[in-house]
Amino acid sequence: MAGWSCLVTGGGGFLGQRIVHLLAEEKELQEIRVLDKVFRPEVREEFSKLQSKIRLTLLEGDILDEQCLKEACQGASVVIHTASVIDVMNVVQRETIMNVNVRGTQLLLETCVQASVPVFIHTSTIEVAGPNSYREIIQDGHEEEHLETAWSSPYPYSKKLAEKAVLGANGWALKNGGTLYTCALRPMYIYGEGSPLLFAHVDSALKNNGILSNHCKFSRVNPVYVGNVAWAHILALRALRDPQKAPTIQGQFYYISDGTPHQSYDDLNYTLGKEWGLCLDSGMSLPVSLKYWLAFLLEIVSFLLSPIYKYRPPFNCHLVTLSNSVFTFSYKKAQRELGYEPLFTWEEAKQKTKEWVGSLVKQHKETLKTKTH
Ligand SMILES: NC(=O)c1ccc[n+]([C@@H]2O[C@H](COP(=O)([O-])OP(=O)(O)OC[C@H]3O[C@@H](n4cnc5c(N)ncnc54)[C@H](O)[C@@H]3O)[C@@H](O)[C@H]2O)c1
Repeated sequence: MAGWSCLVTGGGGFLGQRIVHLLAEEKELQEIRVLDKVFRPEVREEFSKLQSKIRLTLLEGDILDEQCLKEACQGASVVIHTASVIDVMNVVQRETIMNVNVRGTQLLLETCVQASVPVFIHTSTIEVAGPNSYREIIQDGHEEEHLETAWSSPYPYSKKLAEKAVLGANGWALKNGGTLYTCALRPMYIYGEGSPLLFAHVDSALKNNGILSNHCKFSRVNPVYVGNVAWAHILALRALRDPQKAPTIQGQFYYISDGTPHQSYDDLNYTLGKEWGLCLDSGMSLPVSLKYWLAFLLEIVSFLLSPIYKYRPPFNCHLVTLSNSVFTFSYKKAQRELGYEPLFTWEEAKQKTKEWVGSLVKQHKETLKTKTH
């Protein structure tokens, strides 16, 4: 294959960075362009190390800025679209989430047509499939079930619309007469070094005498390690660029999980933190049904107050469902069609993530020490 180039949107983020690192190893890749709204100094430093290996261009800009997208897509052979606003707590305004996640994806697809970029890989999420009710049990779910979230909460709703836009764009005619081919990956909850969600859990535990919250006790999920999700993206792009494999993959979506044991979110946090003295809250937790109705009441109060006061409940029905459902998925279709096999075993993923959690705990202790001196 002749020299090619790849644009990674959201490439400064948790998953995006890992994709960029793996891309740097790809054969005949001439340039990686990384588009992100902001690059933190440590991310810039990390990328500067890669620059001796490959031409890496950092583009700081907004996915909603059409001029910026045009510049980013010009001459690219592949787009990997990971940029997104992730928000399950309803902290970010609905309009912002819809704009970035849906409008941003549509703009990017349109720009690909204008710039004649033939391959588009979209990072979707398990949340486009549900869970819709904590009473419903989905174990080892698969693509043929065609599950779809019924929530109107901005994150799952926007990701559902974005994925539909991407898969609907498969087969679009490009300006140069070629064809656009797309596919979407639906990772489970992603853990690993640098995870913003895991950071938030550990950080709040450290501020609470090392006690991890137990809000997700009744969940049973199969989280996936970040290195494996990044690897699935590389395999998807290789497959879509391979004329023999591409016809099977075009317009398809794939669940991405790995060998991480099925467990609750709480147990995962505990496994990753216990070595550093973090422990699970042993206090009573309300039955899920009661929590759900409480969340429902709080949402009504928030709605009634909305004309005069912006009240954000500490939890909502969607969050209670998400964090207390049995919702696991198999990666067999990705294995069959993309040749996906996890790069990292559970033991390796656990070890690497534990070490990172340990570094957060150490940092916290040092900060406390300097404060008391
Ligand atoms: N973290 C998870 O558990 C998880 C699970 C399933 C799917 N995903 C999906 O994976 C993708 C990456 O998520 P992540 O966990 O790396 O999160 P992240 O927040 O670390 O990465 C998202 C990146 O998108 C960038 N971004 C946001 N708005 C932008 C804008 N307007 N213009 C340009 N860039 C913008 C952010 O700056 C960030 O670097 C997302 O699409 C997310 O929906 C994440």
